[in-house]
Amino acid sequence: MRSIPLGTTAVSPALPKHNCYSSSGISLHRRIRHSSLFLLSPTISTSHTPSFRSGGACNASQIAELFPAVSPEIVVREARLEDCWEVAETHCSSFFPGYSFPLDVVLRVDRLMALVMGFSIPAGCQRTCLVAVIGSSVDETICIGSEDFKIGAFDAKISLNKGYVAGILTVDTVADFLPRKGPLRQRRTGIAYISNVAVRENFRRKGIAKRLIWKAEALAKNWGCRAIGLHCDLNNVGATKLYKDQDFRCIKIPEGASWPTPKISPDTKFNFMMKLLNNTQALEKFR
Ligand SMILES: CC(=O)SCCNC(=O)CCNC(=O)[C@H](O)C(C)(C)COP(=O)(O)OP(=O)(O)OC[C@H]1O[C@@H](n2cnc3c(N)ncnc32)[C@H](O)[C@@H]1OP(=O)(O)O
Repeated sequence: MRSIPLGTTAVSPALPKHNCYSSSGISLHRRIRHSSLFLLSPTISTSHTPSFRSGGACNASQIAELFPAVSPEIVVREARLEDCWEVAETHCSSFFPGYSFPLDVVLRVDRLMALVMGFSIPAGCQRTCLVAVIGSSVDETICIGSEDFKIGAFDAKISLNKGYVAGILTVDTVADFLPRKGPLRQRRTGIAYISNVAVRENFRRKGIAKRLIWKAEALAKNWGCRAIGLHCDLNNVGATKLYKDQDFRCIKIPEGASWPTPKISPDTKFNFMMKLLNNTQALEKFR
C-alpha cells in the first residue's frame, strides 16, 4: 500500500482519506512505564445514530457508540493486548473510511497482524501506542497480566473492566522523519514524533485527540525529549488546527532540502510541525 499505517505493507487499498503513517509501525518494544492516567469528562452528545452490527444483545462497543453518555469517563493510557482489535478498527475507520466488506475486514486483519507481531525499533529508541478508552476503570489493580511482558505492540495485560477504544496515537523517538546529522549521518535524538492520530467519528470534537497529544507530550518529556514533531497533510484543515492550537508550529523546510517525508502518496503535501517541550505549561494540565 502506498501509506504505511501501523507498519505492514501487506494490503494495497487505495489512498487513505487523511495522512496516516508511522516511522516504522506502531509497535512498542522498548518503553518506559508511565502509569499516570488522564481523565476526561466530556459533555458527550448523541448526535450520531450508529447501527448495531449484529442482532441480539449489545456488546461494550455498541453500548459506547449508542449511549456514550452512559460511560462518559475517558481514560488515556498505553495500549494493551485487550485493545488490539479496536486499535486496528479505529485506525482503519478513521484513515480508510470508505472501505466496505471484504476489503475493510482484510485491512483490519492486516493492521492487527502488524500490531501483534510487532516491529523492531533501533536500540535506544522508544515507541508507544496510546489509546483513549471509554467506559473502563481508572483502577489498574483489576488487571491480569504484566506490563513488563509484551506481545507485539501491546502490554500483555488484560483488564476485567474493558473499555472501548475511541482514539489512538503513536509516539516514538525513532526520528526516521528527521534529517540525519554529522558525517556519519547519525540519528537525531531528543525529538519525539507523533503519528497515527485518529479518533472514531462518533467521538470527535470532544477533546480526545487533544488529550492524546497531551499524554504523548508528557511521555516524550519523560523520555528526555526536548521537542516533539509530526507531519500533517496540508489539506487536513481540522488536524492542522488541532496541532496549531496545541502550539505546534510549521517548520519551513528549505527548498530542495533532503528532508524525509512519510511515504504515503507522492501527491500528498505535508506540513512538518514541531513544538518545544521546555514549556511545561501544557504538561501541567495532567498533574
Ligand atoms: C500526525 C497525524 O497523525 S495527522 C492525522 C490526523 N488524523 C486524521 O486526520 C484521521 C481522521 N480524523 C480524526 O481522527 C479526528 O478528526 C482528529 C484526530 C483530526 C481530531 O480528533 P478530535 O478528538 O475530534 O479532536 P479534538 O476534539 O481534540 O479537537 C480539539 C480541537 O482541534 C480542532 N479540530 C479538531 N477537529 C477539527 C475539525 N474537523 N475541523 C476544525 N477544527 C478541528 C478544534 O479547534 C478542536 O477544538 P473545538 O472542538 O473546541 O473547536
